[in-house]
Amino acid sequence: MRPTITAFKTSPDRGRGLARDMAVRWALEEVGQPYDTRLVTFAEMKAPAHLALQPFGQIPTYQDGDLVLFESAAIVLHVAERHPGVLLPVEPDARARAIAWMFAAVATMQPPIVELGMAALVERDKPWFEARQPLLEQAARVRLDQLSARLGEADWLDGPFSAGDLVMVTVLRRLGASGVLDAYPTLTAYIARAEARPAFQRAFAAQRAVFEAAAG
Ligand SMILES: N[C@@H](CCC(=O)N[C@@H](CSCc1ccc([N+](=O)[O-])cc1)C(=O)NCC(=O)O)C(=O)O
Repeated sequence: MRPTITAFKTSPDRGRGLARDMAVRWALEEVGQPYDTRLVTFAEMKAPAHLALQPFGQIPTYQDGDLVLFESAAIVLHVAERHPGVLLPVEPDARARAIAWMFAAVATMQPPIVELGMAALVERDKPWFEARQPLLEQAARVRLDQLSARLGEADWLDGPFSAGDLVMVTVLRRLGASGVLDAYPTLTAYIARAEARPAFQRAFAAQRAVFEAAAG
């Protein structure tokens, strides 16, 4: 039985792999788990059938038999646990550290990055936009400085590539169009290393194919 994920029928990211189904697709590709995708419209996400799967009316979800999961990083963790030693080390301490980096990605790095991106998307016409933007950028730069310093010359955050790197890179990629990462060659190279992975490439192509099919 192949798991089924949900993704945008027409993604606002226009095939750039920024929506969070990308993390799930990538994890499934890294462990070699084929999957099916159910595409949903914005309206369908808010309908009872989808809310039963994802109480916040969002994508992605993951279904495998009777198991229904939401929250992309939790799905990545589940996929990693189902395939020991691929996205999470088997050694308990190393595994715990890799999971800590997953939390750091969603709880420490993602908030200022999403805040910056969302403001640019929905607050541009607000009187406070110009004054607030530098504050939001600075909040993101504090974390980017710290992450860049910690990564240093290493390929990945803690030993081999892990689910921590996968989630972290999907968070950092949200900065793509902002230009903020231009000042962070260490992080830019880190993202490029991850994007060069065949599993990333397959996942990216799969979500992009949805956009291209919808674009006609
Ligand atoms: N914490 C949840 C958050 C899920 C989430 O934000 N889902 C978004 C899509 S990924 C977030 C996203 C959206 C758009 C872009 N983009 O670049 O256009 C990037 C990322 C969604 O369903 N939004 C519809 C809604 O809330 O009604 C998770 O990680 O699974």
